[in-house]
This record gives sequence, structure tokens and C-alpha cells, in this order.
Amino acid sequence: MSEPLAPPPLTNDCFSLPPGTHWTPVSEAHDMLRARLSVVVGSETVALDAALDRVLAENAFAQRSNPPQPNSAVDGYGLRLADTTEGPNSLPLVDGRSAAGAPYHGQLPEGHAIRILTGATVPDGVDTVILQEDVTTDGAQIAFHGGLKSGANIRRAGEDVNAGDVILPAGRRLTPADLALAAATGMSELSVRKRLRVAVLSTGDELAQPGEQARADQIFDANRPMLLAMIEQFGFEPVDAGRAPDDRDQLRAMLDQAAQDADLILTSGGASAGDEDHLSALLNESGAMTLWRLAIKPGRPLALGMWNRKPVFGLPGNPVAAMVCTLVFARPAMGALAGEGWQMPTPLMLPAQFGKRKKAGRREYLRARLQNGAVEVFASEGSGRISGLSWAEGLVELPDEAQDIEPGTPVAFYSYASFGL
Ligand SMILES: Nc1nc2c(c(=O)[nH]1)N[C@H]1C(S)=C(S)[C@@H](COP(=O)(O)OP(=O)(O)OC[C@H]3O[C@@H](n4cnc5c(N)ncnc54)[C@H](O)[C@@H]3O)O[C@H]1N2
Ligand code: MOO
Repeated sequence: MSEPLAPPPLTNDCFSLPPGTHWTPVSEAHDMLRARLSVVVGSETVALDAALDRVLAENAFAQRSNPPQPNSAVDGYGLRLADTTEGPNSLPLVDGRSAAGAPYHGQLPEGHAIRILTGATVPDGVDTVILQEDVTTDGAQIAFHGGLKSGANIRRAGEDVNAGDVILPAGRRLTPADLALAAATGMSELSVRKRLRVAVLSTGDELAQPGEQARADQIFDANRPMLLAMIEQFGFEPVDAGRAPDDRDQLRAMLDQAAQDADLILTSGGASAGDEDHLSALLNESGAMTLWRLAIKPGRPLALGMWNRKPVFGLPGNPVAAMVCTLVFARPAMGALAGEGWQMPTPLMLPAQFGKRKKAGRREYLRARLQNGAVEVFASEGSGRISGLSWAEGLVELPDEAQDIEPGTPVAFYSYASFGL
């Protein structure tokens, strides 16, 4: 007679941390990724009007100063301060004027003033501009009160940017304002990184394609449209690598194709060690696999590997975990691969509108949004509750240490926008 099987103690907490397992803290996972990842994309030159959202490959230098010449900040009259006194003044006007794009060629004679418009080059001899509202004129002369400051209403050459200055650093993702700065300083094209191509592959026999007839036991593939859209919003090139069934050979072939088409592969599902977790099994076979048990909720199983020399992030299948892992791990990794550098957003510290008792030993992310300057969280922490992802405007991050959060406790809120969404 064999001994009856002895059951383990009941935890009923799939997030309990069994003793003996190494739970990789988020910061340790970040350090490891950072150390291993470097830029994988080349560079190309693009016209300014095609450079929005691209990553600068090298420092950009001002070709010319802004402004290139001194110009007037107002509509008014240019004069020499030395020709004025405190108290009432009058000066004769010269014939002609200086307008933006139609400068006055010549020197202002001593004891005279000249009509000048906003943006017009300041003629030689003018060191001060008086606002037209401070002047009376009959067209031949102007009368005004003295007490002006030297250089008043004149924008100095190069007061914004000097020729030769670094205007934008390598690694910068170009914004509309950056394009204005580059244009103003005489650049018409920029050297940028080729876009990082990111393949997205869903796995699992239970998945049906939106629009397809789904069997009763199937669910629609929600992760792929979400991840492809996130990649697009991050400014990378999404590559739809399809949906792989729970079949090792087919998954292998689809990974081969994805590795050919992209610089990085994101998969979702099959990341842990269940009977049908083919992704982690294949990455294991390929010999370059780390299955992390991350001390994070949600998103505990994250498989990292290489497939035909392309990095693979095996995201957990639950959509909430897939999104959190993408924001917290894959997004900064993509930045490093794309030449932007590893970046994590800075959170806003805002008062909680909720209460929670959090255990020590893992970092937690809750779906959150702002209401009257405080952070409220979604009613459920369930990792399959996609409605909460849509309800939220971002994530609240609770630190690894234990924390009793009472309403009013400051918590770290990361808006979706801070990640680039
Ligand atoms: N005995 C244990 N079971 C599980 C544990 C555990 O610690 N012990 N951890 C749970 C956690 S947490 C997660 S997360 C999942 C991770 O599993 P996998 O990454 O292997 O993912 P799957 O099992 O394939 O799928 C999980 C879940 O997500 C659904 N899914 C998958 N892909 C999609 C998709 N493209 N769109 C929408 N939903 C998707 C899938 O149907 C499953 O319901 O493991 C837990 N189990
Ligand atoms: O990592 Mo699983 O919930 O965290 O869904």
C-alpha cells in the first residue's frame, strides 16, 4: 500500500510568493535589460516635414542664429537713445521704413527716427525702438516722452539660438516644436534612426480573429490590436505577425517569419509553464531564454529570449498583464533598441482616493484615473478585465515595500500619455 499523497497548504493566491523561488524585482529586471540592449537600427536622412516622431541619430547643430539679425519686437519707431532726453522729445522721421522682409538699406542719420515694423531688421544706427502707442506723429516727425531703456523692443541676433549651438541631442524623439526650432535655425533635413520594427504575435487555440465566427469556447484576440496600436503610438513600426495555434511547429514557423520581418518580437500568451505554453518551451529550446518570475502584479510571468538573433518578449496572455508588461518593460527596451535610450516616465505624486493594504515583496500596478486631482482605481484587479484598461487613464504604481494606503496617501500616477500613448 502506498502512502496517501500529502497536499500542500492551500494558498489560493496565485500571487503569493512561494519560498525558495527567486522573484526578480522590477528594478533588477530593468537593470538586466538595460545592460543587455543596445541600438539595433541604422540611420537615414529625411526631410524636415517627414521627421515628426522620428528619433535623431546625431546631435543637430544650428546652421544659423535665431534671429539671424537684430529685429524689432514691435511696430514703432527706431532711434538712437543718445538723441533723446528725459522729458518730452521730438525727432524728424527719415523717408522710408524698415518692414519684415523689406529692410531699410542705409544708416539712420543722427537726430532722426525711422518707422519700423515687427520682425523688421533694425537699421544701422538704431539702438532702441519706441512703441507706436507711445508716440504721436504727423507723418514728418514723432513726439514722445524720454526715459527709454537702451535696446528696448529689439530682439538681439542669436538671443534665442547661436549658429553652431546643439539645438537637439541625438536620441531625441522629434516633436512639432523641435521641427520649428530646426527650421528656424536653417535645417532642411535631419539624420534620424530607421524606425524600429516590432512584430506582434498572439498565441493560443482559444483565439478567434475579430470579425470571424467564434466558437463558444473561443475568445476574440484582444491583445494583438492593442499591442499593434501601442507600438504605432510609441512611434515604432508595427508588424502584424498573426495568431499562432497551440502547435509547436506552426509557432516555430511564425516566429521565423516574425524574426525576418522585425527587429523585436512581442508575443502574448503561453509565457508561463503550463502544458500548452509552447512559447516558453520553444525559447527554451533555442537556448537563449530567461523566464522571469517577476515580483510584479499583474504580469508575473515574462519570458525573454532570442529567436534568430532577434529579442523576444513573451508577454503574459491576460490583457491587463500584457499591457502593463509592455509599458513597464517592453517600452523602455524598445527605446534602447531604437536609439532613444532607456527611458521611464516620471510619475505625478497625487493623493489616493482609495484605500488598500499592500503586502511587501512585489510592485503593483492598478488601473487608475484622475478625479478632482486625486487618483481613483478600477473596482477590480482581475487581470482579464479589459474594461478597466479602457476605463483607466493610466496606472498607479505601488512600491515593492508594504504600504497601507489610506485615502489621501500620495501615490505615483503614470498617465498613459507619459508612456507615449
Ligand atoms: N497555477 C497557476 N496558474 C496561473 C498562474 C500561476 O501562478 N499559477 N499565473 C496566472 C497569471 S498571473 C497569468 S498572467 C497567466 C499567464 O499565462 P500565459 O502567459 O501562459 O498565458 P495563457 O495561459 O496563454 O493566457 C492567459 C489568459 O489570457 C488569455 N489570452 C491569451 N491571449 C490573449 C489574447 N490575444 N487576447 C485576449 N486574451 C488572451 C487566455 O485566454 C487566458 O485566459 O497564467 C495564470 N495562470
Ligand atoms: O501576470 Mo497575470 O495577472 O498578472 O495576469
